This record gives sequence, structure tokens and C-alpha cells, in this order.
Amino acid sequence: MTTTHTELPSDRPTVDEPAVVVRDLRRNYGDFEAVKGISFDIRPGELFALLGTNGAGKTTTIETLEGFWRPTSGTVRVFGVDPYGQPPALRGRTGAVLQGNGLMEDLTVRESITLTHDLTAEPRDVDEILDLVDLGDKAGIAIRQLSGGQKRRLILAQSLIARPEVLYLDEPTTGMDPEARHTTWRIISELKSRGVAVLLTTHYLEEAERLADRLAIMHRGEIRVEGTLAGVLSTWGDRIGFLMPEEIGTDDLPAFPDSTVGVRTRDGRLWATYTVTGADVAERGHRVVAALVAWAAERDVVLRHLQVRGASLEDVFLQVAGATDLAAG
Ligand SMILES: Nc1ncnc2c1ncn2[C@@H]1O[C@H](COP(=O)(O)OP(=O)(O)OP(=O)(O)O)[C@@H](O)[C@H]1O
Repeated sequence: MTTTHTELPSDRPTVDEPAVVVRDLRRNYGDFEAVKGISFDIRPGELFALLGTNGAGKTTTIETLEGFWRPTSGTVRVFGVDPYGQPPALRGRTGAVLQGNGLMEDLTVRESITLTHDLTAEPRDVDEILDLVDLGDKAGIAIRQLSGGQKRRLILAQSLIARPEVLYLDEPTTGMDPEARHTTWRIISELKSRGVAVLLTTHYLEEAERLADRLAIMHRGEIRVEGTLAGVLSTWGDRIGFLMPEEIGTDDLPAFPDSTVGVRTRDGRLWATYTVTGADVAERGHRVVAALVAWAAERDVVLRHLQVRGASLEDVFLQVAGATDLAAG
């Protein structure tokens, strides 16, 4: 999938210009190429989700945008400024929830927020920020007594004190229960609607489905898929799945033009999935179903749980991650 590349913004971007621009970014650790030439933009008020397998290069990308690493080659710009070394021009304009904790565990929640507040030019009010992340009732508690999910929210709170215009969220909801995750999604949506540009990495695909305006899936340092959720799914075709009849071996499954078949185990049972892609998916999918039913009737077998469905983000992710076939159901 191709990306629309624009010129790098000048030092004085207009509102319509991207807040974040990444062009052909490469980042090596010694001889190892962790990021192999990726490009994307994020505009104000937009959330871009960077998904991918473990070790794909997501954190390296965020840390480069945060200014911790200099690109091995290529360019990153935040409001037209090179972020390497966290220059004063970007101070307070970006915030981050990175992996790792970095909290002073003996302070109370309020003391911790107040400390950052007092070091920040034009900070948000301490109580406003506590309310925003739903930690008002924990203000007097020592950080070490917070749950893992509450600590993640406190880190989010710290990142919001300076009213950042760009937010980097590296797996922000890891360790959160479903309710805390929903609260965090609400906060992120609210920030987006206030015009904050957000770069999110997550292993929760539902999180990306709910929040992302655009998303990319990385694998081994490269962006393999990019676009809006609807755009990505529409190019990935339909799935026709059924429970493998016991009488039928994997090699006996028929082949059809314009479709691929895979078999995998789920819940201890074997499922077959035909993937139909390209133009006129619905019509060709219909023909595959008709042919399958005729094929089953000839052999006097039943295709249990026969169903047709569109691709899910999980299907796309698994395919990108190199899974040999796709889950039915
Ligand atoms: N400081 C480092 N020195 C050497 N190699 C590193 C370093 N940091 C990361 N790597 C390697 O670079 C690759 C990309 O790592 P990165 O943390 O960016 O991946 P990720 O997509 O964030 O993974 P995950 O989803 O597991 O958090 C990995 O193979 C990792 O082992």
C-alpha cells in the first residue's frame, strides 16, 4: 500500500500541515536494522496507530520522534523541528507515555503531579488533570499503592500537564482492566477532539479499531499495511469458513480461481477458510460458496458453521505477521 508523501513542513507550519512527519526513517542498533525506511504523517486532531509484531520497530520509531535517537538515515520532524535531543522549541509541545514506569513510588499521586506542574510553563491545573484521568479519589495515596493500570493513567496525567499538541502513547493501556481501558480511550478521544495529534502503539487491536483515524501494521522494521481501517479491510477480501468435515483430509479441499484456502486449529477443532480478494468480491465469494456446497453434496458431507464474513483487523495482522492461514469465525 502506498503512502501520500508531502514536502517537509517549514518551521512555521499552518494548521493544515502535519504535526509529525516521518520520511524514509531508518534506525540501526549497531549492524541491526530495527527500522527500515518508514514514512507517515500525523495531522493535528488525528490518531495514527502503529501496530505490529513484537520487535517490529514501533518503540524505536516513537523514541526517535521523542528525540532519544538520531535517525540512521531519513528524516523526522515535529512541527517542522528536528526532535533529536529534545530541543527547547518542542518543550511542552509534546508529551509521552512510554514503556517503563519512571514514577517516584514514595510520592503521593498529588505530590507527583504537583512536582511536574511546578516545573512546567503554563501547566494545566492539578485538580483538572486528576479529574481528566479519573484519579481524583487517589490523590492522597502513595504511588506504590496504585495498581498497574492506575500507574499507567498517572503517567498519562504527567504527560498532559504541559498541554501537549503531540502525544506519543506506547502501549498506554497495558495492564488495565476493561473499565480503565475504556476510561483511557475516552480521555484519548477527548484529547483528539481538542486537536492533539496522537501516535499510538498497541497490541490491542480493538483499541486501534476504536481510536485510529489511520493505522499502519509494521513487521520486521517495515510498514506492510497502511490506511484507514475501512480502506485496509476492503482490500483484504472476504472469508468463507467452515468446520472441516471429519471425513475430509486437508489435501482433499477443492481449489477455486481467485481464492486461497488455509486450515488451522481453533478450540481443538480444524477450520477451513477460503479467502476471496480482488474486484467483485461478493459475486466471486458467492460462486465459491455455491461450488463448495455442491462439492460437499457430492461427497455427502456437511459444512458445519459455514459462514461468509469480511476480513477483520486480526486477519490482516495475522497475515502480515506471517501466519500461514486465517482464523475462521
Ligand atoms: N537499545 C537497543 N539495542 C539493540 N537492539 C535494540 C534496542 N532496542 C530495541 N532493539 C531491537 O530493535 C528491534 C525493534 O525493537 P522495538 O522495541 O522498537 O520493537 P517494538 O515494535 O516496540 O516491539 P514490542 O511490540 O515487542 O514492544 C527489536 O529486534 C529489538 O530487539
